[in-house]
Amino acid sequence: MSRHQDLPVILHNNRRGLITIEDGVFEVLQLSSDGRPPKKLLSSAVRNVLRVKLAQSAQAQEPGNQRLDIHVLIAKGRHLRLSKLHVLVEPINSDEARVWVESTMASAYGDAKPHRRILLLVNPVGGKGKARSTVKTVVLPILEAAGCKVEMIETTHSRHAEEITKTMELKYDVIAMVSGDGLIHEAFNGLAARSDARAALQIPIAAIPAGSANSLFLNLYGVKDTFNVELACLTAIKGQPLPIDLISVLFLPSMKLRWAFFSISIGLFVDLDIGTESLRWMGDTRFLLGFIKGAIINRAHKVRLRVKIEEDDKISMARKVRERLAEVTEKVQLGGGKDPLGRSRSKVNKHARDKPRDSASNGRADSNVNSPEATLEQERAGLENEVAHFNLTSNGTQTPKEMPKIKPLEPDNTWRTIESTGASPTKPPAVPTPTKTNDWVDGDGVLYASIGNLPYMDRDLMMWPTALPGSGLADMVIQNNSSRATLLSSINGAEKGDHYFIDSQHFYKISAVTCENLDRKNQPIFTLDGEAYPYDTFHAQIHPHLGKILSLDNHFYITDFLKRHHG
Ligand SMILES: Nc1ncnc2c1ncn2[C@@H]1O[C@H](COP(=O)(O)OP(=O)(O)OP(=O)(O)O)[C@@H](O)[C@H]1O
Repeated sequence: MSRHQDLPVILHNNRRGLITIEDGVFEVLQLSSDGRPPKKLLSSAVRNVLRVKLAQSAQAQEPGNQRLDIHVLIAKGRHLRLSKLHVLVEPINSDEARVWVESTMASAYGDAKPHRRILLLVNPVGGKGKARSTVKTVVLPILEAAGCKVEMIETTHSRHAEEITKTMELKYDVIAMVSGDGLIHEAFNGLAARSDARAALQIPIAAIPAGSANSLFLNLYGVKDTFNVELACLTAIKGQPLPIDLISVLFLPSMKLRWAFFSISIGLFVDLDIGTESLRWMGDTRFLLGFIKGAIINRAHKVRLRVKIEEDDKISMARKVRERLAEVTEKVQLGGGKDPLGRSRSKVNKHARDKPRDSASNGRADSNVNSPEATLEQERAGLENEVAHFNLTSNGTQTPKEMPKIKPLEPDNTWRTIESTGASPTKPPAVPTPTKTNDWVDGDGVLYASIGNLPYMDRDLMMWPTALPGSGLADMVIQNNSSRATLLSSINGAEKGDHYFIDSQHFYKISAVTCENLDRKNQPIFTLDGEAYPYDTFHAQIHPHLGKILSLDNHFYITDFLKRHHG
């Protein structure tokens, strides 16, 4: 089938126009009567088309022109701007217009259902406290322009989002959160605590960044788009569900169960996050200040960890992930143009554009990714499917049919014990040579330990550079106590994951861990997804594909760290 669809229209200035869709690009052209080439009035990736709709008209009685409404997001720099256009369709073209509207919506939405029913939860106090105005000026106008049915609730207190998701009717296509990671954490906990948790967790969560770190959104679209609210809205409107691993955290002896969707931290990173709450006005810069303060205090943490390590050679971990990614990318032959907004075109598309048009056919684009006629979106979809299954583990990534039964873990002697008694750092500064071994030295103190299943913690820190979302394993980093100079120097390049190769940072791929707090008085809290919890003994386990989030690309952001070839 051809990808090409034209519709003759009359423009707002009464000039003749043509709306074309070709190779994933939607354009409005003004035609000239003197043989000059058409003038391009609007151009956008077809994925950014929110809605095309013929206005109701009593055409039988009133044989006039019919109005066609076009709502589209237009790329402006990194951002998308909502544009609403009205043109007229002459009666002679009205049958064609009806077919065109249908096929344009099909091209614009692919497998996604248009006019989604969205539960919109808004945290007015997250991040710099701008969620309310963002909703009014950006989020609602875009969602409404796409014809979504939105039910909005502003959270009034901590855990409000959890209460809502725990008791709501399962009637929504999407739960969208205008917040940081805190509300997302609450939503997963609310859904997972229900008696129908398995069904509830099928409703995908969409992040609309209005918090401080916005880690989930950052990990989907990268540093430059961390605060791209319009891109987030587009994701809520037509993103596809992407499975995400959840981590069960069972507290002992209370047997209370919580869930994390991306991180568990003990030690310095707790002080960094929770200790800087009063600096929310700074946005995510507060985390950097918190780290510097923590490095200067340099207090060793008292803890006993028992870790089920699946891989312990960090050099090999990095090599494997990179090689696997290179293999996947090569196979799909992306050919450039990796922009999530479709803001650039690939050479492969140029080839397709040069082919003669087939205006007789109006259907959806060909689905053959390897065909030279494949559109940019299709090429991306090809990569997406591969990367979505980009997985190096033997754990398997089957979506579970039932909720796992969470019981206390029983570590055996294959698990690694890491015990830190809190001795103050006595080591000389680490020699900056590439490490050959990642082995934990018994007797070393722990400054912090963080478990994560997505690479970025915040924009300044790619904490777990080799994390593979959806792989059924999490990455654990443990920093042993080192000199202040070593700690402070680890900030350099941390946004690119450069710290990964520092000797004093130990990285493991793990499937489970138990953690015993050896100093509850002085270490009262730890964090799950950046949210503070009383720091009791806990047992944590990774569960593949238990939750769902929305993503336009059907995979998480592929960082430069992963793209770098291993020498
Ligand atoms: N109306 C409210 N008043 C006080 N706290 C609230 C309210 N609504 C939600 N909260 C709490 O605000 C906290 C922070 O939320 P959120 O994650 O949205 O922002 P953030 O912490 O700045 O961002 P990030 O988690 O990305 O760093 C959460 O613990 C949430 O429970």
